Amino acid sequence: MAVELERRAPKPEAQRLLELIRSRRSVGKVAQDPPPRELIEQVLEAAVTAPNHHLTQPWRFFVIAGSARERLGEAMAAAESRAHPDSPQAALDRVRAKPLRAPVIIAVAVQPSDDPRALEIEEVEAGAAAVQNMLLAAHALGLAAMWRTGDAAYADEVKAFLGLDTSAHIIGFIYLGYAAITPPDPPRRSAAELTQWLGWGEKA
Ligand SMILES: Cc1cc2nc3c(=O)[nH]c(=O)nc-3n(C[C@H](O)[C@H](O)[C@H](O)COP(=O)(O)O)c2cc1C
Repeated sequence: MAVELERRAPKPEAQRLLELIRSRRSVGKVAQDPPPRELIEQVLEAAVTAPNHHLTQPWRFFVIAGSARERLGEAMAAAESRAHPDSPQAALDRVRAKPLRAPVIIAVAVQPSDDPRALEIEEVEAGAAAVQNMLLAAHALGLAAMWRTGDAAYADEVKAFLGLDTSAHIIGFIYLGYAAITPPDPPRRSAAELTQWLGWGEKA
């Protein structure tokens, strides 16, 4: 009887968790003071609890702070210059400065497993689940976060900077810091509008 009740009852913390999920926002502007390392570690610990098929744990993380942000910017500018050889210097400078927008960036990569059962799309899906865990953990810990990609995420120069093989996927640069703005709620279609219920309510 006790087990049955426990199985049916929502967890006491459910509403707080749902409220955290609802209130998470991408925050595009953060202060330059770096968050304590313990908080970054907790964000990373949340990442590695994400679901992953065949337990391949395909995610890899790179915490980029201080002058490493400048080196990332150089790699990004090199990629931009190769892709667009006619880019004016000002455009390259803008790309080079992008990583300086936050005190800490966690680059999240997926290195697809060589396990023959593993599908590459599922490896990337697991990586995305890890990123969502990170965004929610950051939000719960009082940090602002922004998942960014752009051309740099797909550039071999940037993979090389991180020591990644070209077979790896950079699935995001998670910019982290303390919020400097309150972003507006983006418009969203409701779940009801996007969901079809098939066979719901039929007798089991
Ligand atoms: C795979 C992925 C890549 C993203 N890349 C960028 C990006 O390069 N620049 C950006 O401003 N936002 C980026 N975002 C964040 C979205 O713009 C943001 O999630 C969306 O506007 C909804 O806002 P919210 O996160 O506050 O709900 C990315 C999100 C995802 C899932």
